[in-house]
Amino acid sequence: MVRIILRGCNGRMGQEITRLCKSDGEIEIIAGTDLSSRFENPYPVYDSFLKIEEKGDVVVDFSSPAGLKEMLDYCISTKTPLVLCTTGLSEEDISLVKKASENIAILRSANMSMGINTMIKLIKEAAKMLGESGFDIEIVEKHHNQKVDAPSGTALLLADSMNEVLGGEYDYVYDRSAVREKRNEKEIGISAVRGGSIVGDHEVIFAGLDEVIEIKHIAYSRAILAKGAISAAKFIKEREPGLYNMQDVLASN
Ligand SMILES: NC(=O)C1=CN([C@@H]2O[C@H](COP(=O)(O)OP(=O)(O)OC[C@H]3O[C@@H](n4cnc5c(N)ncnc54)[C@H](OP(=O)(O)O)[C@@H]3O)[C@@H](O)[C@H]2O)C=CC1
Ligand SMILES: O=C(O)C1=N[C@H](C(=O)O)C[C@H](O)C1
Repeated sequence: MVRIILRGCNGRMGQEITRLCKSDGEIEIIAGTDLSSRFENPYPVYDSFLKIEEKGDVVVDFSSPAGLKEMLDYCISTKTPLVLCTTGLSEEDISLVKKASENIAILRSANMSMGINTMIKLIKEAAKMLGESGFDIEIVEKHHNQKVDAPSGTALLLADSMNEVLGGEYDYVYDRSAVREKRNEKEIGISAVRGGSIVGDHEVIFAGLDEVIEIKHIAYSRAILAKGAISAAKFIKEREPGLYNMQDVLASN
């Protein structure tokens, strides 16, 4: 049994995880934290980590970058591994996470779905072949109108994974309206669309001379993301300190 503390338990993802955990005999939410109290939950909910009385096996976080340090301090002082799913982290936040992972196991991923994590392998392979052959790379992501960060963490994850196999030589261009020059061949354009209830679409476009390859993932529900987070919590429970990602979870199955 994995006993989790769920940060952001009253959000869209927090409630999806709460729903799925009810029918999973291997995982139990023992406490949640949230700024709002808009839902009744079968576990106590606190507005701060400082008030949590229970000791959990893993903290799962789907909330906001605000208060990240308080959560990391809690995880370090209680030696609790962390599954960090929140996106929109700053460079400074990411440094804090790396530092904390010297003391505890942290699994950080901007996308917990099996589909996106499989797509990462495909686009790395494609980028190696097509990037070197002069194909331009663009990413288009679409999300619901309540999302606060742009571009999505997943779009950045996709860009980083391709850039890694391309020797880290590519710059990211987010807003072409500010640029009055032709596109550079060593850039990845990233465009964000926001509207309605779109759960999350990510498309990588490899555009060459007279031919285009598009690799696209569409999330039709948040269940795919919640399931991945639950698998990640089970995976991270007994791990040594360090930084892990969803590729590690997939490789362990
Ligand atoms: N890695 C992945 O696969 C995925 C990541 N995400 C990311 O997870 C995050 C949450 O997404 P989503 O559930 O849609 O967002 P929501 O806004 O629906 O939920 C976030 C919840 O966290 C609460 N919250 C905000 N700050 C804190 C804090 N400091 N401590 C405790 N609770 C807090 C919010 O309260 P209030 O509303 O009162 O502010 C809200 O209830 C986003 O960063 C999103 O990008 C989302 C889906 C998948
Ligand atoms: O905020 C969301 O909803 C999502 N956020 C993640 C991201 O920023 O990539 C993952 C998913 O696409 C949904």
